[in-house]
Formats: sequence, structure tokens, C-alpha cells
Amino acid sequence: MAAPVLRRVLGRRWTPARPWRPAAAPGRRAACILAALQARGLLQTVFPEHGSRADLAELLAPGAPPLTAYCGFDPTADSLHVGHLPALLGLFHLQRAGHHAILLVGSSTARLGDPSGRREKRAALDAGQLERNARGLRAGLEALDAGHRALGPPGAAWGSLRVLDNAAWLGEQRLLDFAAAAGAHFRMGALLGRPSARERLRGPAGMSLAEFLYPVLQAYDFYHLFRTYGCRLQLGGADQLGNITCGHDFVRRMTGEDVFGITVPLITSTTGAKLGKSAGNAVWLSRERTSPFELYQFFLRQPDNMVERYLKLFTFLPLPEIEHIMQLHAQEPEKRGPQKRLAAEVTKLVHGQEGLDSAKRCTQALYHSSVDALEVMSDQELKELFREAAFAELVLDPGTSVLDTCRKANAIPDGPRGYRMITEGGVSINHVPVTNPEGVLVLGQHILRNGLSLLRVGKKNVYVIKWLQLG
Ligand SMILES: Nc1ncnc2c1ncn2[C@@H]1O[C@H](COP(=O)(O)OP(=O)(O)OP(=O)(O)O)[C@@H](O)[C@H]1O
Ligand SMILES: N[C@@H](Cc1ccc(O)cc1)C(=O)O
Repeated sequence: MAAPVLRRVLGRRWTPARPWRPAAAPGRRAACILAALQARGLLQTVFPEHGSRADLAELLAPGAPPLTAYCGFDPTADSLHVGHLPALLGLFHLQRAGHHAILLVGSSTARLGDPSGRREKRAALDAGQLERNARGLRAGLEALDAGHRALGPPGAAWGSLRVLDNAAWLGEQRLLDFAAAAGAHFRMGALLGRPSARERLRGPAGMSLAEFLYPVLQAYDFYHLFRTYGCRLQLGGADQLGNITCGHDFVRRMTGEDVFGITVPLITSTTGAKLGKSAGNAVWLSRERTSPFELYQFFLRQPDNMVERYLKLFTFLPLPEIEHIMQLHAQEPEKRGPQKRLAAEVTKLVHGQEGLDSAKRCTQALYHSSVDALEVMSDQELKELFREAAFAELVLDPGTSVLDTCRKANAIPDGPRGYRMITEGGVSINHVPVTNPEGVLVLGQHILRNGLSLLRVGKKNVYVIKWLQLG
């Protein structure tokens, strides 16, 4: 016979939690990190609102022993993306307040595929791809940890951070043992009542057993991390509330202890779609997929009505400083001060000072036609900057003319039409128009010190030329 507490939990159906409101009481509670997260717009829901012995606000109150919190990321791609940042920033803020963070790579959960918020099942990944993705994700999480630490004062008394992979414990489970031991504590009614299950079961695609079991594995992670590391808090995007609730119930049932969940708001695109892999609109954090320049430009493009929210969500700038930045913006909106600060802060967190310098160099070269900036750019930066551009390696013969260069790079059509494109001013090299097709290329003018030329034909077609055998 289940104990009364257990019976209550076993019998409970899934109900959506209400958005979290800070406690009215002033003093210790008001100073709690939860209130700080709330003020930055990082709190959508706290679940449950009240524990059986303590509330989350009490566990996180200043002076309370450090708490351990985690967030999981399935390696369904080899890189993190901007949508992952709010949950990560939430963990980093907790770390700054002295708490410990666990970043979990879900190599085992990714094999089932999380059905939360999805109309269709995820495409299956083969073992090799999964392993490569997991490696990329782990490297991304570690790099972000390093980027975050570099922002803080040396020797800051922050909590610890570790990166784990759930394959370490889920990968070893034997089906029968797991089904008998853990499976006995999950109620079908509660699992079937979850919104993601209900919607999928009603729809034409239905739901596979693998997907149906997904929350069970995520719940087991929470239980494992609670038992092994004393982890009492799970963070995730708003779409994770059902999975987090499931984990909470499981840990309560297995241990009788209080654990909690925090969801962060979902970042959406201008069309309202969740920014991420599924919608195909991800802005990646790995340099191979999205360069520091592109990341910088993404934040620089944010409209005025979003920028204050994003400064609070995506940076560690103190709130009074953000207020000041916004006041200056009201006086000189054309300077786009908040957008520039936002872009700089996020790029520095993700790609370090070197990445930020690169992003600024690329911005100068592309939008301010700066030859100085072009001249100091590396091949990698140029390729990143002109991802859509053709990259040609050409041998510089003596007397190579503008026309030869355009032809060898396949930048203009053969015959008189191509010739006319030059004479009519449609071609520039290193941002300077070249109207004489017979003009010979000059080192230091048409060919930069780094052995590169940037050839532009019309408004859109850009060719990066690397000259070989310059001597
Ligand atoms: N756009 C977003 N805004 C806020 N949180 C997000 C966003 N995208 C993902 N997250 C959160 O990041 C964590 C890890 O997400 P995960 O990588 O497993 O899936 P995902 O990026 O949501 O994938 P998909 O886009 O394919 O659904 C989850 O807590 C998820 O809710
Ligand atoms: N289910 C989460 C990822 C995750 C995996 C394992 C966990 O224990 C926690 C979270 C997502 O898809 O976004």
C-alpha cells in the first residue's frame, strides 16, 4: 500500500503550472536569486510552487547551502544555438550566486527523440552521427563555460560546473531491470495526460513507444543526478515543463524529497516560431556553422522593441546599467547603442574577445568599406564573411589585368558584355570601382598585403581571390 504522500502523487494528473510571481514578503526573500532571475525575464514557471518541506526560494536564499541545478541538451545537432542560451544563462546566474551547475548532454535520450512541442517524430540519427553531435555539443558547452568564466573577475567565488552525458548511466540500463524498477513508479494516466502526448495521440501521426517513453528517461536523469550529486533543480525551456514535472514526481516518489523545476521563456523568431533546430531557423553558437560576425549581426539587427528584453536575458550587465543604456538610446536612437552592446556582449560570451574583434573587423570591412579591415583579415575570416561568395585561388602572372582577373574568377560573362560591365562601373576591387578593363593589378592596391582581393560585380556577387605565388 502506497504511503499517503505517494498516493497523492501517483494519482495526480498533469496540470499546467501558473507563471511564477515573486513572494510579496521583503527582506531575505526579495534578495533571492529567483527574484533576480525574474527581474531579468528569465523565469517563466517555477514548479512546484511549494515543496512539502521547503520552497525553492528558501533553498536559494542568500546564506543557504549551495544547491545543484541542471539542464539537458539532446545532441540532435553538433552545435548549441541561441535558443539554448536563456537556460544556460539561468544556470550561469545561479553559479554566480554560489550554486553548482550540471550541463547534461543527452546522448541516450536523443536516441528516443523528445516529442515535446512537436507534431511529428524526429528523424532517427545513426550511431556515428549521434557520437559526432555529442562531441560537438560537449565542446560547445565547455567553450561556453570557459567564455563565461573569462567574463568574471579572476578567482570569483562561483559555484562549480560539470558537463555530463546521460549515456554514462542510461546506456548501461538493462531493459527488464529498468522496466521493473523504474517503470513500476510511472503511472500511465499521468503520462497519457501530458499535453504533448495528448496532442500527438489525437493527430494522424500518432506516437511511437520510444517517444512515449522519453519523459521516463529524462525523469530518471533527474533522479540519478539527485542521488549522485544532490541535484534539486532542473532548468529548461517552457516546452520542457511536462518532462520536468514528470521528473519531479518520480524523484518525490522514489525518495520523498523535494526537487524543483524552472522554465525559461522560449525565444522566437519574428514569425513567432521557436528559434531552434526543428523550425530550421537556428542561429548556431559553433563558429563552423555561424561565424562570430553572423552572430554579432543577428543581435545587431534586433528591433528596438526587443532589445531591452534581450539585454536582460542574454547578458550579465547589471539592470541599472541596462536602464542607463536604454535612457541614452531614447535620446539618440539612430546610434543603436543597445543593439551594439547586446551584440558585443553575446559575441564575447560565445566566441571570446578574439571572436568579438573578428566580428567588428568583418563589420567594418563589409558595411564601412574599410580596406584597412580587409587587409588584416585571415583567410578564415574572409571565408566566414563572404560565406555566399565564391572563393578562387589564382596564380598572378605578370601583367594580369582587371579583365583577366574577372574572367579567371568566372565573375563576368565572356565577350563584349563582360567588358562593358567593367567600363560601365559595375565592378570594384577592394571596394574601389575599376572601370579600365586593361588596367594592370597593383600590389598594395588591388592585391592586399595578405595576398587577397575582394572582387565585387554588381551589388550582390562577391568573389574572394587568393593570389598564389606572390613571392
Ligand atoms: N528557442 C528556445 N528558447 C528557449 N529555450 C530553448 C529554445 N530552444 C531550445 N530551448 C531549450 O534548450 C534545451 C535543450 O533543447 P534541445 O537542444 O534538446 O532541443 P531543441 O533545440 O529545443 O530542439 P528542437 O529545436 O529540435 O526542438 C531545452 O530546455 C529547450 O527547451
Ligand atoms: N528533453 C530535452 C533535453 C534533455 C535531455 C535529458 C535531460 O535529463 C534533460 C533534458 C530537450 O529535448 O530539449
